[in-house]
Amino acid sequence: MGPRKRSQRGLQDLVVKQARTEQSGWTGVNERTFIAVKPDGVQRRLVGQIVRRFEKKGFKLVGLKLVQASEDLLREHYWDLRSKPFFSGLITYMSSGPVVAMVWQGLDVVKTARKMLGETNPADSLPGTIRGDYCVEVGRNVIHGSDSVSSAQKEISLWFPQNELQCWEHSCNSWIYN
Ligand SMILES: Nc1ncnc2c1ncn2[C@@H]1O[C@H](COP(=O)(O)OP(=O)(O)OP(=O)(O)O)[C@@H](O)[C@H]1O
Ligand SMILES: Cc1cn([C@H]2C[C@H](O)[C@@H](COP(=O)(O)OP(=O)(O)O)O2)c(=O)[nH]c1=O
Ligand SMILES: [Mg+2]
Repeated sequence: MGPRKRSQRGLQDLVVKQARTEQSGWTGVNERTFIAVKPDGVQRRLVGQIVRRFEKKGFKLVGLKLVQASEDLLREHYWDLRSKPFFSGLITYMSSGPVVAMVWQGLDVVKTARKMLGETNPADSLPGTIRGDYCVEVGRNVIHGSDSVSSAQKEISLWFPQNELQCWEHSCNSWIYN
């Protein structure tokens, strides 16, 4: 194992550990997911439309920032895909401009957000989904969403320090949850 791999593993372990300490309570209406508008989505001015969909759905925004992600962060984020042939292209694409990183909270938000995104390949995504409505190719699919509660926990702790996540109450809570 070379120094890069070792440091990647170290970071990965740290993230997992941090995620474990932060995950307690992130269930039910407190479930959280990591969503990112990718560089193509930012360039194509889709940020407002995408935020609007999550807001209108009834999910709660608990973190949001515009960031130029480093290649190291992106390699960590997409660690599970490191052996895929498209990996280096994916890192180049994701670091080609700023992304809008967000954390959304609500009941079943991880699963529901994936449904709102559509399939990985926009061609397989139904109209009405974000990828179904706004993009054409898998390598320019405008948005990322965590694929499970455990990856959400890892991704949130990778992209957001605790003090950038807000705890607040929606004034219309009782109209969203019974
Ligand atoms: N065959 C491919 N060619 C080019 N890029 C790809 C390909 N497959 C996946 N990607 C890119 O890698 C990303 C990660 O792939 P993954 O399998 O995790 O899809 P996903 O979970 O739907 O996407 P994301 O993790 O970005 O939400 C995809 O969103 C896409 O941008
Ligand atoms: C599977 C796959 C993904 N990607 C890119 C687009 C995906 O959004 C990104 C991450 O892949 P993945 O996490 O599998 O998909 P999703 O984005 O739906 O969670 O990698 C490709 O470019 N080609 C591919 O064949
Ligand atoms: Mg994925």
